Amino acid sequence: MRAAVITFPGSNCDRDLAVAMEAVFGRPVQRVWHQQAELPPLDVIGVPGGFSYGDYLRCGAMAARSPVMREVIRRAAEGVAVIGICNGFQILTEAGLLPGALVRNAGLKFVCRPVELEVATTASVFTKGYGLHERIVLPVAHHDGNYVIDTDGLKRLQDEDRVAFRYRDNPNGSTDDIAGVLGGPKRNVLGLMPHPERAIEPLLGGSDGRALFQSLLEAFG
Ligand SMILES: NC(=O)CC[C@H](N)C(=O)O
Repeated sequence: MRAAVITFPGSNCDRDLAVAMEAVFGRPVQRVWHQQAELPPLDVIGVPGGFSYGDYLRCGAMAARSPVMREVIRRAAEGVAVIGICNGFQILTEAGLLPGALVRNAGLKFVCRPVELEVATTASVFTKGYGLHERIVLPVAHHDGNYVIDTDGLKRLQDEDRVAFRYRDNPNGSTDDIAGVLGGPKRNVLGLMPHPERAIEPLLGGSDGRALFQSLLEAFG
């Protein structure tokens, strides 16, 4: 297992993500500054949460133009697993790696609490360790988590079984209760607003995020 986590100016979940990956993968995780234009051989790339560039312009818009993202886009096209969490999800949509966009929460408030999710597909390297329709609890912490997509795009996601997670009690107004979506040529790109890296052991308040990292470990060894 060769994994890296990227840090942008304003990332604040990068260390959490690296710590979670290291705990489950049992291997050191490379830390990559966003100005790095090339990456070593990798199986998994983590695009972490936070407030890259202060969320100015639009969340993730400037980070999506960082030098490292050209390389992330290339690797995603080759089938490397790319996971974007929260601000990372916003960055992946802004980079065109995932369809749709994350806009201001319907309630116009920052939402920070555990939410119940349903695993909507197990057909991916990220979700195969869960049961189909399994209910899990992960924390969310965002003000721009409202997933929007046009009707044709939504139909494509549904027809291609690319909704990864749905909210049970939608906290932000997301279309079709979508909390996470899959993309990439091999369903190898995942973006999700909830934070699996903040739920990998009971001491953190829950361990339902662990199976996601475990799934990756089983896929890449
Ligand atoms: N925790 C995060 O990654 C926050 C994401 C984003 N900056 C928002 O508030 O919508």
